[in-house]
Amino acid sequence: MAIIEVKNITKRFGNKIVLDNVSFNIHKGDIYGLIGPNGAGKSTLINIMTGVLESQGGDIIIDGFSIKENPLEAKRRIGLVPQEIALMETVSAYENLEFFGALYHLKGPLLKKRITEVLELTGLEEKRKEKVKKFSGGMKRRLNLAVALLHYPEILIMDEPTVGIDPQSRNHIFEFVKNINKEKGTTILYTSHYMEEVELLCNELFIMDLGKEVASGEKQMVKSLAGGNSRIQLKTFGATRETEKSLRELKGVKACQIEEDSIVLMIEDKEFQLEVLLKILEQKQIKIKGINFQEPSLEEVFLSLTGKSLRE
Ligand SMILES: Nc1ncnc2c1ncn2[C@@H]1O[C@H](COP(=O)(O)OP(=O)(O)OP(=O)(O)O)[C@@H](O)[C@H]1O
Repeated sequence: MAIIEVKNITKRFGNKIVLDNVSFNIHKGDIYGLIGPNGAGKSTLINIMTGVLESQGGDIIIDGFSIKENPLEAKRRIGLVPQEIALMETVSAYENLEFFGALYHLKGPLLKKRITEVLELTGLEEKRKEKVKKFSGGMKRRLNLAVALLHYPEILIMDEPTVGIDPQSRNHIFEFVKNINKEKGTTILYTSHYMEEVELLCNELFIMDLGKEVASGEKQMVKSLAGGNSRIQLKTFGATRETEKSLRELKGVKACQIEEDSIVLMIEDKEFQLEVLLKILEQKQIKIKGINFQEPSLEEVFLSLTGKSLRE
């Protein structure tokens, strides 16, 4: 069942079209990746989804409630972890949670219980009395996440949650996303321009560029759109520049590189013949110790569909 239905969303700033007829469905329990380079329109779409901005066309239905017609019911189901950290610096983590809890109309023992739970979920129990200004960027992000969880949202929207944080906090956020999804069944919408994160976490995705859909659907299916290219790594010893040159000339080989103890080939699946490669290596008396096929990364998928790299 779709818990979020994005229906034909169009958004213009002045005469610039920032979202052009964007549609997709997120199902209950998904970890859904919304990806695209800077300026693709991800934050604008999230702002429309959370009622901060209005779209000119289309609607977003959250658990059956339209963000246009029934914004309170729609927003009640969402916890947002914004890209910009929104916390009070001069008071403690606990006091921040009390303040934001009150905004969700939580009070008394219930608020206390929720604060204890979200501090535990984000690994900040020991830091609860510390002032936020003393927190690292990663800890601030985790506290931002704790705030978003106070009202037990069914849907958690995370806008670039790992930008500018240390590896430890990043891992913590990854583990947290996986756990809350598995144990509480929370649906997650995760936006990022870091492909490896989306690759690791998400089962479904929507790739966008310049306000438009590039590809969407189940991760493996999206990957298969990369034009049937794969990467082969052969563990060998003794390959030379001359070997590299002759392998490059083989049918279906798009690129070849000799590394210290391996040969790496980018191949076009349809054209490439493994037997021919093996024969050549045998003739050259190059022994193969291992062979490893890898599917294309999402980075390569984006490149093959748009001709552009995702990185700035
Ligand atoms: N308030 C605004 N007025 C005018 N243009 C805007 C406004 N907000 C965003 N834009 C433009 O809309 C486009 C999409 O921006 P948006 O922030 O949604 O992209 P993004 O995919 O979230 O990128 P990033 O990862 O950098 O946040 C950009 O070209 C941006 O300059």
